[in-house]
Amino acid sequence: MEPALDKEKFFRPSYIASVELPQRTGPVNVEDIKADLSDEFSLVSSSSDISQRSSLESKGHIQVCLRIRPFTSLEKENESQDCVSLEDSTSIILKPPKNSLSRLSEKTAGQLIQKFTFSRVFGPETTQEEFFEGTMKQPVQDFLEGYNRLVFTYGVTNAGKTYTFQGTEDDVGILPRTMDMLFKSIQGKLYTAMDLKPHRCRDYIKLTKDQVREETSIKNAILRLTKEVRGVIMLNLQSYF
Ligand SMILES: Nc1ncnc2c1ncn2[C@@H]1O[C@H](COP(=O)(O)OP(=O)(O)OP(=O)(O)O)[C@@H](O)[C@H]1O
Repeated sequence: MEPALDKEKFFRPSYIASVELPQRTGPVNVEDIKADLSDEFSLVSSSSDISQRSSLESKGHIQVCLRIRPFTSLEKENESQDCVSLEDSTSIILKPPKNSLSRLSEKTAGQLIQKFTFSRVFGPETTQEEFFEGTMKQPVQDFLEGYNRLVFTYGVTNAGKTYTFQGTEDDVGILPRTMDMLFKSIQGKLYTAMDLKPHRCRDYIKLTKDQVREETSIKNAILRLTKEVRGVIMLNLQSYF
């Protein structure tokens, strides 16, 4: 049986390798850099023909989602104030706390009200499942099709990063849900023969029968050696008592 490596399907695009660096002709101002980068990114998308299958391509290379957590019981007891209000599914309004308003002029207080826009905003009532469906499911699907995806949480202490990533035993977060999706997707597709060997960092080679025998005897020799070494350590430990 041939190894199930379909190079085209499992192509992971390398953005760095595929972009030709432009020659620098003189001083560059920030606006030029912005223009250059957007040019390069559109060049990468069209040259690697990945646009139609990737969720991120249609929405931009980076997605920033905001999750607003509910107040904890302690915060409720302390009558914490709600300073964030959801405007729609992509934006929020941030207001200064009420007790700070008395110290501010009307004009300054007005200036402190700010609007922020994200790829998507998830309100305090969002369940772990809804959050996973709305943020992670597509990137995990993309990963299974051979694309690299990076996901991280960012926020001040107590913002809810651990809850979102790890979750609780009763209501798990995006990491266990991702693992579950990955393992379910490989069920029944495992290659059980022991004749593949990692080669360089992300390739592998199929061994001939002789090579399989050679590998097995090397592994057995290493196993014997570790057992002997463990025996020596045990003896040394015993000699201290
Ligand atoms: N979506 C949520 N629903 C209910 N409770 C939440 C939610 N998000 C966070 N919490 C609760 O808020 C508190 C702070 O969350 P968490 O510990 O995840 O914050 P954190 O950002 O990881 O903090 P730190 O950076 O200090 O580790 C915890 O008590 C957690 O259970």
